[in-house]
Amino acid sequence: MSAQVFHQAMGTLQSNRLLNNSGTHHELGNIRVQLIPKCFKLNIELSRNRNFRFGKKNFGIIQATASQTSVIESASSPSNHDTSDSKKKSNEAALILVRHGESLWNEKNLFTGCVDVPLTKKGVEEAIEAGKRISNIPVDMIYTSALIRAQMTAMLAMTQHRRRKVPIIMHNESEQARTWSQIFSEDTMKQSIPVVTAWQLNERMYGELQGLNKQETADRYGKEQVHVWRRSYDIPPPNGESLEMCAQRAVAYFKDQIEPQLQSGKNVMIAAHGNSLRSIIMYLDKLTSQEVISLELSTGIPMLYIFKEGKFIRRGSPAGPAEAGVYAYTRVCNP
Ligand SMILES: O=C(O)[C@@H](CO)OP(=O)(O)O
Repeated sequence: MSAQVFHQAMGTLQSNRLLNNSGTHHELGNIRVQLIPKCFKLNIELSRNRNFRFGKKNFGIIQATASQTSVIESASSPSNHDTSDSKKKSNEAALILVRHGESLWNEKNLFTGCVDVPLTKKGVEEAIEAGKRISNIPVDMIYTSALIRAQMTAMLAMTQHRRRKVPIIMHNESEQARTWSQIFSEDTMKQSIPVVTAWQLNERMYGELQGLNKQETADRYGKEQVHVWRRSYDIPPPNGESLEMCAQRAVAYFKDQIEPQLQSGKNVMIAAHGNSLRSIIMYLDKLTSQEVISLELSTGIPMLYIFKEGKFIRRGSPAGPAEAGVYAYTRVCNP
C-alpha cells in the first residue's frame, strides 16, 4: 500500500484544521470528519467495511536498537519474521499515544495524580481494545510512566499485536539491575520491544487533592475552584503541580529521549496519563495555553501521529474493529 493510500485511510487530518474550523463535515473517501471548534472534539466516522489492514506484505526489519521501520508497511501476520536485509522504505515514524485504561480511582472518582493505582476490569478491557486498534502498526520502542496503570495498559495492549513481539521492561535503575536483566541472544533481542519507564511521564502530582473525592471537593471548595485546580494551565492545586509544571518535565523528556528515537525512524508508543499526555499533545499540536485547557483525553483510546521531516502530523485514532465512531478527544472534563 502506498503512503498516499495509507494516509487517506488513516484520515488526512492536519492538526491545525481542528483549531480553526467551524463545525463542518469533511468527506475523505469513506471517512467523515466532523470538526467542532473550541472543544477540539474529533469525530471520525468510518464505514463498517473500511479495511485498515495494510496488505499482506512482510515488513521485515526491526532490531531493538538500531533499525528503521516503515509506518506504512505494517505487520500483517504474526508469522512475519524480521529480516536484516529488508529495505528501509520511508523516513516516517509512527507515534502512538495512549492514556491508560480506567483505574480503580477513576472509577471511585478520586484525584489520583502520582498515587500508583491499578486498572479496573473495565480498564483492562479498554487496554486490550486499544491494542486491537494499533495491532497492525509495528512498534519498536515503548515508553510508559513509572506508574502501574500506564504499564498495565501498554502490556495489555501489546498482547493484541499481530507481530507477537515481547515487550520487555528495561531495568536501568542500578548497575546490578542492568546486569541481572541482560539478554544473551541476538535473536531473542530482535523479537523483543524495549519498554522504558520514566517518572517524567507520570500523571501530574495532585498535591493535597490526591485521594480526595472530586465531587466532594467541588461541594466543599466550589465547582469553579476545583475546575481551576483541574484545568487551569498555570495554577497548581495545593502543593501539587500545575499543567505547566507537568509539561516542563514531560515535554523535556519527550524532546530529549523520545524525539531522537522517532528521528531515527523508530515507531514509538507512549502509554501515560491524562495530563502528561495533554502536555505532550500541546507540544505536538502547538496548542496555546488557552487551547490546551479544553483538551480532554479518553481512557484507552490510542492516537496516532506520523513524524515526518521534523513535523508531527496527527492521524486521529486507528479504528476499533467493531465500531463506527472514534473519539480521540472528548469535550467533557471526565469525573
Ligand atoms: O485524578 C487524576 O490524576 C486526573 C486524571 O484522572 O484527574 P483530572 O481529570 O482532574 O486531571
